[in-house]
Amino acid sequence: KEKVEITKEQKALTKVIVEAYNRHQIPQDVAKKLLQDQYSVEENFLLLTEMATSQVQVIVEFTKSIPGFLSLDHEDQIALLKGSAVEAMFLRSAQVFSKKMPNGHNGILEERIRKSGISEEFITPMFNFYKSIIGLHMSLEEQALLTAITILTPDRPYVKDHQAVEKLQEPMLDVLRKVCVLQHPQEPQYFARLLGRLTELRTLTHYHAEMLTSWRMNDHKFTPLLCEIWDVQ
Ligand SMILES: O=C(NC1CCCCC1)[C@H](C1CCCCC1)n1c(-c2ccc(-n3cccn3)nc2)nc2cc(F)c(F)cc21
Repeated sequence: KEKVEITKEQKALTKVIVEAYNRHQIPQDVAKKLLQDQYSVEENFLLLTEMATSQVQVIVEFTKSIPGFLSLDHEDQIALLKGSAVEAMFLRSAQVFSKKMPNGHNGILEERIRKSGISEEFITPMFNFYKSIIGLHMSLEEQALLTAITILTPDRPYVKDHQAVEKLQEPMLDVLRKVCVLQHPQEPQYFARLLGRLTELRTLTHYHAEMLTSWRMNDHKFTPLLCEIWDVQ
């Protein structure tokens, strides 16, 4: 039986990442908003663009707290943020969806999202991903580390110094592997399943631009920041 030991450095790294992850919560709770009222497709689209815009800013602050990130080449920093923004948004949406709520609220939330204006064909893959995240029962450490690992993906488009990004991502992968073994001792394959979700996340991201332009309304407006980050308009 392999004795898994988290070193002092790895504990410190996890603490920094979890604190940064907690610090950068979405300002107002979007789930609560969606449960409060039913919105029109236009209002929902506006809510999505507002939430996504604020989340991009939140992700930038979170990423700046990742040790070593700010020492990367500046253009690579932008390439990593641009390349992971949509994945980080869907990952965060899945984590919001996986939060246990009072009886029936999860059902109402799912209903509101299904009717929000997203076109039918994307609803199933999106909820399949959300439900696969729920099934993992991720701890806060795993969520924070997985988000950092997603951002520090070396093979994003336009990243020049792959090596430098790998050097930052590897220690995260090492500590996440150990955290998974310690927190899910009965599931030796848990770490592999967790990383497998990132593959499913990439396919969801593949639909992203189409999901936006097919939102059931005309004249989709985006904030300037989203035009930068999302390949739209
Ligand atoms: O606000 C949301 N997500 C934010 C984004 C930032 C970080 C926090 C969450 C939306 C929301 C905007 C209003 C209508 C209804 C959906 N949301 C989404 C979602 C739905 C579709 C899309 N996209 C469609 C095309 C491209 N993306 N993105 C996110 N999933 C959600 C799951 C929740 F539990 C949930 F509560 C909301 C969720």
